[in-house]
Amino acid sequence: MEQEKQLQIEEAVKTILTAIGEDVDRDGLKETPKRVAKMYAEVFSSVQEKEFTNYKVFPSLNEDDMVLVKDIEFYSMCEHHLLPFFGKAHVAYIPSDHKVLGLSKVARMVEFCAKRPNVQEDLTIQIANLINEKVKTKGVAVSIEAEHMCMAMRGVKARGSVTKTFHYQGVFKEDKDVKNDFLRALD
Ligand SMILES: Nc1nc2c(ncn2[C@@H]2O[C@H](COP(=O)(O)OP(=O)(O)OP(=O)(O)O)[C@@H](O)[C@H]2O)c(=O)[nH]1
Ligand SMILES: [Zn+2]
Repeated sequence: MEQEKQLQIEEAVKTILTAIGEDVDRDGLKETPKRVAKMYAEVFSSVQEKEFTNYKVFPSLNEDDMVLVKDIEFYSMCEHHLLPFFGKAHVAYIPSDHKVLGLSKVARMVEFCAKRPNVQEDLTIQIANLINEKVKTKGVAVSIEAEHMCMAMRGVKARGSVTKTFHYQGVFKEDKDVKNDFLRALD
């Protein structure tokens, strides 16, 4: 992130701290605006970095068998409260034209989509769209299970509640058996 933008965040953090009644000059808070600016640059990096480029596609014997990368841990920030929501993403696709993605790239795609303010439903769809953008598939399925800090540490205080979201494209949407294979593989 550019220096100027970092300074803007630092000023904003100072304003918030002052507004909640804190003394921004006390020792413990002196470095905080700078740290928060650095943290936002990291956890929101995909807002500026629009294009996902770190992926590789390989030839494979696999023509139409499901590939599922399960339990991909992620951290994101809810766009309503700017508090974390985090959990696991499960991403499956069915290759087309004997082409498969490098497995780590699936996890990298989840991370990329997570690094912006978001709602869980949209994150689920963005991951599926990104897979389809980078490799030709017969279908993609994404499920996310996550806990939202905005529901746990404030407001309704529904601690431990888990939100599950699902999104299907292609054969996962059209064929119930394929969708059920995916759901069974998540158990
Ligand atoms: N659908 C969806 N809602 C979310 C997500 N993250 C947070 N929310 C919800 O966003 C809503 C915002 O509601 P508001 O009434 O505008 O805000 P609020 O007064 O802080 O709401 P409470 O959390 O109920 O106290 C809340 O119901 C949150 O639970 C998400 O990923 N998906
Ligand atoms: Zn929230």
